[in-house]
Amino acid sequence: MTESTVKPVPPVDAPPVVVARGLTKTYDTGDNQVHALAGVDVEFHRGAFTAIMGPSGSGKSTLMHCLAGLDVPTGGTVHLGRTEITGLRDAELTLLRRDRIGFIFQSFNLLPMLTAEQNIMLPSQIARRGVDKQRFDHIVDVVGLRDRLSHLPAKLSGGQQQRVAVARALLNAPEVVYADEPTGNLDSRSGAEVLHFLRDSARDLHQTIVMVTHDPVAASYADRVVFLRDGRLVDEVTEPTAELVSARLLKLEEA
Ligand SMILES: Nc1ncnc2c1ncn2[C@@H]1O[C@H](COP(=O)(O)OP(=O)(O)OP(=O)(O)O)[C@@H](O)[C@H]1O
Repeated sequence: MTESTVKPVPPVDAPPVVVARGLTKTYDTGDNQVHALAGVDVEFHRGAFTAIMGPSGSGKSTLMHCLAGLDVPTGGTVHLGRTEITGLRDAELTLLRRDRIGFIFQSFNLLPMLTAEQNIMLPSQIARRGVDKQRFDHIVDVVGLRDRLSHLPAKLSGGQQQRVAVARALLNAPEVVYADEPTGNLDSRSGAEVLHFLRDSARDLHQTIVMVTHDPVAASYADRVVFLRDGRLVDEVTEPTAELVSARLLKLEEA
């Protein structure tokens, strides 16, 4: 895939893939209550690459965890497609995360005793799901791992390990991929590569991606940046540049 690839337009009237309404998360710390999320309404459309930003403690991780069914909100709803995930039991959530969501973490989370190929295939094998060989080949080529498939993670650079994690997250064409600081452990060149793959997979494969990041340069790869402060969505930028994102962030940190 190249920069010049024309972005096929997903149907504009399609309902959003993920919808959160009135999302709250309150922690009782004994003496007082922390409102990590204080009423968040947000939606994410198919093929959109969205970055979530905000000052430290603004609720970014809490929001992502509630959207992904990794944490249970105190109030409000989250829908993934037609499924209301708030209200599902633990076992149902486990299956939903396995079958319908892709995850990319800062620390790669690869199994050290498995090769790159085995790591990429693992979620499909656990789910006893057949692997689409054509999609596997396409994704492996896109992330440039063809000649590294038989390597163990220890023999790969950080950037290559994260590319394995990206391929693993994309293989099953999940309805949404959540990326938590995916470039936090990478040098800027490897980080840029991973961000290019994420952007291309949104544009070319209509993959919906939601990424938490502290880095305005990383956020500038997204189509849209939403900003949190004190558990509320307070700002939004489309077609972001790193400069614009930095300026908005600074404004929020000063406020
Ligand atoms: N288990 C918990 N118990 C009490 N308070 C919590 C807990 N988890 C998070 N918080 C509080 O909720 C608020 C939001 O935290 P969260 O980690 O979502 O913010 P963040 O924007 O991801 O922060 P950072 O950028 O520093 O990672 C913070 O005030 C945090 O201290």
